[in-house]
Amino acid sequence: MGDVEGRYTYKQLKEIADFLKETSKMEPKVGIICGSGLGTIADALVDPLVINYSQIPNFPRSTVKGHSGSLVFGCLSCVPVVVMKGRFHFYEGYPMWKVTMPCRIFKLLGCSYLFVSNAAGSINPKYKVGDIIVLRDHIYYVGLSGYNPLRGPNEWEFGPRFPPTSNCYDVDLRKAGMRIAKELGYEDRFYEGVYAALAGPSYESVAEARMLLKCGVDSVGMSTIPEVLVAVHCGLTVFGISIVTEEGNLEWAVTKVPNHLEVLAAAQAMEKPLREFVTAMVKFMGNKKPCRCGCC
Ligand SMILES: O=P(O)(O)O[C@@H]1C[C@H](O)[C@@H](CO)O1
Ligand SMILES: Nc1nc2[nH]cnc2c(=O)[nH]1
Repeated sequence: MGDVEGRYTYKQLKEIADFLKETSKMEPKVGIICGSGLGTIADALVDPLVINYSQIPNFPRSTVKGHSGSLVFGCLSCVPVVVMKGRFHFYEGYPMWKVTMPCRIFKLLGCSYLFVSNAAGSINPKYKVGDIIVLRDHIYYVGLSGYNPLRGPNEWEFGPRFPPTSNCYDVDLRKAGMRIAKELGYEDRFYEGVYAALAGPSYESVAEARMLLKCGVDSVGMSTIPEVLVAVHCGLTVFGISIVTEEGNLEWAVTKVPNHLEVLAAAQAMEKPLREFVTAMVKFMGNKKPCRCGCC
């Protein structure tokens, strides 16, 4: 599969993290990955420091419109964060270890949390453009066909050989997310659901969309799950959302098909609610005790 050779060593990842620590002089608590068109999340940061991917030794480059290609360090609700404006996708030609390396960098920078977002198509007909799905679980079709980012020799510095994935999306954070959405007055557009990742770059066919619906999928995209698996492997606590930017085609007699410019426009239209929501969630993460036993 050619997806294991040339992987970053622990030493190389540490060098990248050390460079970022030295440049930013910050120890972020939350790493945020912006989905397509969602990079404006970084505009909410206080005292932002922008580091372009091209300035970072050994860092991949963004190639997709709507993913500008920089890390932004700063504070949100007085919590130090690092925002990744521009994720890497498998369909760009990157191997999974490159797609997911930023999560290991987040860990080495000192983050406890990963907040991951994506632009997605809805599969569940209940969900409309502008709805936000808090991820409860996922189906990783790309991984089921062998492209798991953890394939290859295990990196014991980061985590175990066989990590469980029954609780990838932290239950306390999911509950907090739904509560915060309500407090902000957005309860009519927030739901919990299951995200599926296909390899892309082609959007799903009608038959594939119908299969996904039968499998219990609510939203579909081309990212996120590999990052989540690597984050869970190295002990980050994960919160994820899909922003519905397209409504899935479940009937063959359709005239409207997905297109990336529409995805970006729909994502941009969500700027205000998303910014408010991310700010409140990060505040919650900043105040949360690092405890997962249910006592707090
Ligand atoms: O990076 P995300 O998953 O948010 O972007 C989605 C998947 C493709 O990159 C693109 C298709 O329009 O949007
Ligand atoms: N697979 C897929 N990815 C998306 N990303 C944004 N919208 C979509 C979509 O409709 N389908």
